[in-house]
Amino acid sequence: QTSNPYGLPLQQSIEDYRKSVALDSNKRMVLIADFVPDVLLDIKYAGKENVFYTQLYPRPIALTRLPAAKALANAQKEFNENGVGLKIYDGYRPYSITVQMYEMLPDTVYMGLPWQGSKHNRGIALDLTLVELKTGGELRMPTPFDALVYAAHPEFKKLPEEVIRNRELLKSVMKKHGFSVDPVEWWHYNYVDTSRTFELMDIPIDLMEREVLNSKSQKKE
Ligand SMILES: C[C@@H](N)C(=O)N[C@H](C)C(=O)O
Ligand SMILES: [Zn+2]
Repeated sequence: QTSNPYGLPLQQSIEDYRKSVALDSNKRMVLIADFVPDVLLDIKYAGKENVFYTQLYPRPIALTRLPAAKALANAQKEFNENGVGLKIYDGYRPYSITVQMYEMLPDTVYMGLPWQGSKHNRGIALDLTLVELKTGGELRMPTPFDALVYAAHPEFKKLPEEVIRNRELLKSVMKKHGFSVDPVEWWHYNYVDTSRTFELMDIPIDLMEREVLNSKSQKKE
């Protein structure tokens, strides 16, 4: 582990990551799509259509820690029983991307703070919404993703009934399966695990994807 200007401990190499996984296999990073059947991916930071008007990832990659992926699979099962499914906007996000985001948009309410790090950097935060199973169309939610407004708060009430119903379905099923909603962003969920600390990581997302794919193919051999 190495430090950054804020003195935060960061995992910056695959070797450091491998060491922590060797000590606790629940820290393994996985592809969300490998665990959550029929999940849709719309990784906003892999293109320019996002709040920063900037492409931050080389391609759409959605990764999270193993227990978060398993919990999300359980949530997906219950959503599917209600005729809806999950669409993922973001998962693991390297620490230096959080720093870059804050430099572009220095907002202390809605942005991950470089001096704290984000749960996305720990691989346990997910940005997501719901889609109709039949059409794949997004359910009406209070705001678009990354709208930095009061209406994005998950308790905001001045909304059409249908929108509240959709948001509350998302909240209740996610909570039941081990996630807590961010206090200011209806789309942001943290996987809650009080038994271990998931380290902050600054490993490029494509490098992490390669690691995940390599360990998958080694398991098959
Ligand atoms: C940038 C936004 N999508 C986000 O994820 N904000 C939270 C607070 C975070 O960075 O952890
Ligand atoms: Zn988020």
